[in-house]
Amino acid sequence: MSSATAKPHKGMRSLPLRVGTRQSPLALWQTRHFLDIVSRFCPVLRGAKAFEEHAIATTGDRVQDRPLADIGGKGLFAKEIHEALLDRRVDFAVHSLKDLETELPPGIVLACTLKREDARDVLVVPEGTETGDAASPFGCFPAGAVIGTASLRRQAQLLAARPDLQCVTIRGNVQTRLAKIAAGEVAGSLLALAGLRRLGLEEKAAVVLDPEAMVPAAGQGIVGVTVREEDTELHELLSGIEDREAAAVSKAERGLLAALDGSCRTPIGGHARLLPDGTLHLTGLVARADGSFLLKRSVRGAAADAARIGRELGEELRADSPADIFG
Ligand SMILES: NCc1[nH]cc(CCC(=O)O)c1CC(=O)O
Repeated sequence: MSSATAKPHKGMRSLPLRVGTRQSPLALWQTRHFLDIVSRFCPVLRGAKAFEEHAIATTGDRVQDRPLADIGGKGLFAKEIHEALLDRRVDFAVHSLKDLETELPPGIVLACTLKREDARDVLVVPEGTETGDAASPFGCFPAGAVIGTASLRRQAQLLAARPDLQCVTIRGNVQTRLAKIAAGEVAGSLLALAGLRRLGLEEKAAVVLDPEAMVPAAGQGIVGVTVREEDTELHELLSGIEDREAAAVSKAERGLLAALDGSCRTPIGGHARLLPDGTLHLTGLVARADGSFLLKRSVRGAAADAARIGRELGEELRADSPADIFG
């Protein structure tokens, strides 16, 4: 991207701009990656004094012993960051899009999405475990093996394929979870490839799962940046680094999620991609956490209609699911 296309920012507020982020190593990596992109785009924002990082502990970070669904509510990884934004303690905030609720608090908007890292989930197993291939990725586990995951979406899809397996909650940041797997606390776990890759830990992935067989979370692998709605200056600047493909696929996936309007206990998956001819392909999934019900459907349409395609598929899946799924 040429810096000549960046808007001049002579009259802009005083620096540093304060960026809100979670404290995990992955969140900090993503925040620095984003700041690197902005400063390359906007020459005024080069140099050590342009930004100030505000690492904020969120409810999702603090409560480590329970599945997120048991804490209740959505947006557990963003609440305190939204508050900092609305209180003007930070000017903008960097999120993993998949942890960002579809309906943001009044006054906060999603200003841009960055180019997607791989959206797929991977299987991680303790060293020495023989794994199968991508065609039967869970074939390596003996009957009754214990798999650690805190994600009902991953649990539901795993149990639908292998009802004999047991799922237990493992939480914590990526490194914590890898340590628990290495220690043999569980026979295996499922993680986002994006997180591993960003942390330089891709070699921990034993098998990369086909996104049609293990449908990823809406927004997985995409970094999103929020600002105050009234801050049109910053919003405009950030729009300049929007990745158009990420914007289209995230609109489809988040449209799907919004229309499904599941509770935090509803396993939901959404994965969109642009096909070589430019059309958008979206797969949506709704399931019961124990894997006893699983509905998956795919649609195609114009990328310009991404949000509508997502909403319509979400409404369709909802209409065709038993009522208890959304209870
Ligand atoms: N829920 C935690 C979380 N939020 C974002 C990522 C990975 C990075 C991404 O999806 O962009 C992860 C870790 C994981 O699910 O393995």
